[in-house]
Amino acid sequence: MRQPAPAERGESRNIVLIGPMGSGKSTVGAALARRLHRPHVDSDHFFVARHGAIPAYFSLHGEQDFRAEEESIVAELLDSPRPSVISLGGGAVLSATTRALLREQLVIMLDLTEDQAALRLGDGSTRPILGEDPVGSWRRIYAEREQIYRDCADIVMTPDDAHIDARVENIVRALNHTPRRDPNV
Ligand SMILES: Nc1ncnc2c1ncn2[C@@H]1O[C@H](COP(=O)(O)OP(=O)(O)O)[C@@H](O)[C@H]1O
Ligand SMILES: O=C(O)C1=C[C@@H](OP(=O)(O)O)[C@@H](O)[C@H](O)C1
Ligand SMILES: [Mg+2]
Repeated sequence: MRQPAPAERGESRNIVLIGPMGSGKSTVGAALARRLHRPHVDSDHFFVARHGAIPAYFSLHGEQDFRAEEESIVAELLDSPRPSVISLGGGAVLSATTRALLREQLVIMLDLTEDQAALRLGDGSTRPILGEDPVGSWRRIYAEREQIYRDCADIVMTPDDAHIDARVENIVRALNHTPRRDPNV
């Protein structure tokens, strides 16, 4: 087994992945957790385990109820007993409560280009917020949220062509260049 990455040493905060839909929060998050020997949790997976599929929930209850439930799931997950890698849904940062909690975490924004989004989102059917025009909606939502992601992030991973494992190594390198937080502060 590989030794824990140096990024792991002395970092007791959760590593939280935020960013636009398709940026790899779920996929890269799982691989990063394996790399760092940390547990991985994904707020959308918790949501689905509790409430069933997200598109069906949106149809029945609407986005507002989804956001309220998402906010409470994220709070539970951030209160994890062990430092974990936590992948959030792309809209989780819309909650001011969540943004306040993120100040205590090590937050990484994963970014991607519109071309990458077009390739990765497919017909958009698993993400009800994208509606009938997935790429057009993605572009509009990206513009609305980009600054929020940047304001929440300790590290911004700019778009690149790295596939999942290479993206993980790029994140580990970025973590190694990020100062540990002084535990006395
Ligand atoms: N760095 C990457 N290179 C290639 N494909 C990727 C990369 N990151 C994610 N993907 C693919 O893009 C799709 C969306 O990724 P996902 O992890 O669900 O994103 P998010 O959770 O941010 O919406 C998945 O099919 C995933 O395999
Ligand atoms: O950006 C959003 O508003 C959403 C993103 C999705 O997660 P991913 O960002 O993991 O695709 C999921 O939470 C839901 O469909 C809403
Ligand atoms: Mg996801």
